[in-house]
Amino acid sequence: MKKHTATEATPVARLNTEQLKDNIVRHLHASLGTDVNKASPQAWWRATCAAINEQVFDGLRNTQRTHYEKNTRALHYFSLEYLMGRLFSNNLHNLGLYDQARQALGELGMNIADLEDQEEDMALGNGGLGRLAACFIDSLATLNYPAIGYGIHYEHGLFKQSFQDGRQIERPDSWREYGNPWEICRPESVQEISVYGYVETVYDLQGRMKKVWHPGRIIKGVPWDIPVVGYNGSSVNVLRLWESRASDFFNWDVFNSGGYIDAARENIEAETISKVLYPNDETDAGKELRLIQQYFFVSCSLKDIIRRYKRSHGDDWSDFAKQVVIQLNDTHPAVAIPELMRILVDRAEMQWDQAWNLCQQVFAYTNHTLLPEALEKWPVRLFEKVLPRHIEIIYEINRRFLVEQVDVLWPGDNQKKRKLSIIEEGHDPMVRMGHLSVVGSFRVNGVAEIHSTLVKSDLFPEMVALWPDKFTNVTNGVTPRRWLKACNPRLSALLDKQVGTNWPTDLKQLSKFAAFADDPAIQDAFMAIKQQNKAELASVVKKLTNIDIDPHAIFDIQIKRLHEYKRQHLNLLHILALYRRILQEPDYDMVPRVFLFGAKAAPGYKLAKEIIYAINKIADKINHDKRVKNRIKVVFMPNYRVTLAEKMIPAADVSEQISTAGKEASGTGNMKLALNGAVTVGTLDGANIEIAEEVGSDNIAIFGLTVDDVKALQAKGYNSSDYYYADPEIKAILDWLETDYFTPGKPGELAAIKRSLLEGGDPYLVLADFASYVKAQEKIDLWYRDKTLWAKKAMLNTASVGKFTSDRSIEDYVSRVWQLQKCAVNVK
Ligand SMILES: NC(=O)[C@H]1O[C@H](CO)[C@@H](O)[C@H](O)[C@H]1O
Repeated sequence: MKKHTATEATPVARLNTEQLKDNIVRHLHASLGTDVNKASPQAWWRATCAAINEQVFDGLRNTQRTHYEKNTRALHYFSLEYLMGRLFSNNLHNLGLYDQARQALGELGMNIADLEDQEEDMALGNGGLGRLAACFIDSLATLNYPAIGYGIHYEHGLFKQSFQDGRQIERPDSWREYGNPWEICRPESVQEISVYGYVETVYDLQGRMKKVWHPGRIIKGVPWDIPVVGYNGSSVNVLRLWESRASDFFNWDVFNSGGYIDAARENIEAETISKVLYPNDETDAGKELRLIQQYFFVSCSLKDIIRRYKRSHGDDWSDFAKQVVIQLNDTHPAVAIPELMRILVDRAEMQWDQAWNLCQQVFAYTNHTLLPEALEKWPVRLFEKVLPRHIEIIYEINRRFLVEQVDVLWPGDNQKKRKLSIIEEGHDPMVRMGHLSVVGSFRVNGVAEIHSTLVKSDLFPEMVALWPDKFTNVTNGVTPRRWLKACNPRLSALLDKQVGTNWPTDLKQLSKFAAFADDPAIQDAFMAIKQQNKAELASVVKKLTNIDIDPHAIFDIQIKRLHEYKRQHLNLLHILALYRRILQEPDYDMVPRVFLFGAKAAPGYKLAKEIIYAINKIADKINHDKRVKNRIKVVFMPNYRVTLAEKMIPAADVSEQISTAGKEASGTGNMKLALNGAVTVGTLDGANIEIAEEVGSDNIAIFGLTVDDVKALQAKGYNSSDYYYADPEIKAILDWLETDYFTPGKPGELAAIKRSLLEGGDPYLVLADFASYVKAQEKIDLWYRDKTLWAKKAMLNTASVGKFTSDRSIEDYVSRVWQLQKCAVNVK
């Protein structure tokens, strides 16, 4: 019997198909009270989830017991977003039960794909930042690191998107309307948090000053645990999400005095906190409810961590920083810093210096953007209203920072103080959450090499001067379990054959696939898989949009949130240029190409919604224009989300990563698409630079201004009209947008884009990069004509991006930030 090493988990006995069949039928009967011959697909799905959960809960129990027995140091990931997608197939793959389940269900007359479609996406995030959190907790469990993800149990996730006459329509996302089989309520760990009220200064018998916060409202935090199943039967960690409720459900006194509405009001207001995810990506909401959301989940989470710590340490805080490390996923949870100070100083009566020292050993902060509008700042007056004690603590943190740090390095330099102060002075003073996060953390990282460099050089240069070792980089990654193994089974099977089966947990193994890049048989197998995936996507496109697309055309995909800096409108201008060339030269020679878009715009982001409208209107015109002869098709997939990404990414030939250099901190879609054999058209921005380093300049089409070029052009003074007047193609296509060609009878309906690029000054340099973008696309067209050349490039992308597994990111965080020990789970 093979003896298992300390870091290697004792493998869990895998169920076989027969046992799984029995368990599913047993749950149909016992958990759902129905029968095989009348059960709905929804019932089959829930019964199968229940059967899977037996394994999941075993792992959870063993993991939690092992961590408790070994008193492990653990990572606590604080994130306002977790873009999880569906868990059914993910949990089956990670438990190594997918094939058994497909077999078992097949023998019971059910198609596993139909059951997968019963599940709503758990879309508790906006985009990259939320999805990164989901990939990270998958890797933490797979690598056997003790970790807990903390967040909010939103009743409504990111809105559902549909199109009406080409315009985005938002509808609420009631993802758990009929209950979510992957969550467990933990009433035994309910927490209560305070908001509003006032602070009283009192003196104790020894004359020591104490601060007493008299809250205006108490909110209850109810935790829901979602088990996070590691791959290969390793750890099962927890994602703990907090739901808000009124502390005491019903105020009978108010009710009996006839104030029914008032009695219920408390409850309704309390529930609004975890009601809905703010749908803004990269913009600071600045709303009171958003601040309360941030405080609610960090306060519940800190109290939960301290409750667990005290179980084995009582009031001895000396091991707290050894046991606990907290990663702040952007500034959204930064209020955790003054909250821990409040708990240590006001509740545990710790001396300020000791408490501050502890804080700075516990918190680490990840920055995800340089966009000024995304850097959170809260009005001091809002803090005074919602968190009166915390603003006092922030003032004290700031006072000591300016005196003990800033004034030491820059004595008497008030300008430096104004720039570095956590408080931004002015008629409406603001709390700079980025500054607070840096001052209160022992480590600060960006999410790609170029981004981390810009965080140091452009965002926090003085902070770097104060704490040079505090700043580091951890390039993002994606979990290969969801983004290759589960979403692209055909390619996974080929890779298993060519490079062995360890690549899901050792993605660097993919580099062995490069050896086959010139092998005609493997090239054919690889491209045949791509073709099958494209045919499959074509039927999804037909079902969702009723547009027919040819799987033999180039599938050119741009999937990400709609934002000007991601430049979906640059992609659209290229499409217009091609369309115009075809109209001018009916025999214009190009490889047929299908341009596929997937993107949600924040409901309040007007220009983003105009870009969606323009893409849809232009798509409609081109797709129905016989003169195009199917050389171009444009498709905007509605309701882009994780599950749709899993269907689109395996079918991609071309990956559009065309942001203005210096704006996309990293990107992660770029990694997923390259991993699935797409060739990137991209700028030297974010992780595109590292992808280019890994795949080699022959296997990527880089174009456009670099970060330094952008800075130089802006310093010199960028005038977009120069490009408009200098390039007749640009002029023609922009002028086209002012006509009613794409919006018959409604001239100028699409002019908002032209206005933003001319009068609006084209802040993201779309026109400056247009010509080189078109060149890069011509290169793609040329490459694709040579099937063996293309197959080689596509295969080398898959083979060369092993670096971008989130397992590598996690190991980087462990060595540069968290100092965690792997903990093999003992199975009992
Ligand atoms: N809001 C985001 O998605 C941000 O975080 C992601 C994860 O770090 C980054 O990849 C992305 O470039 C950035 O804009």
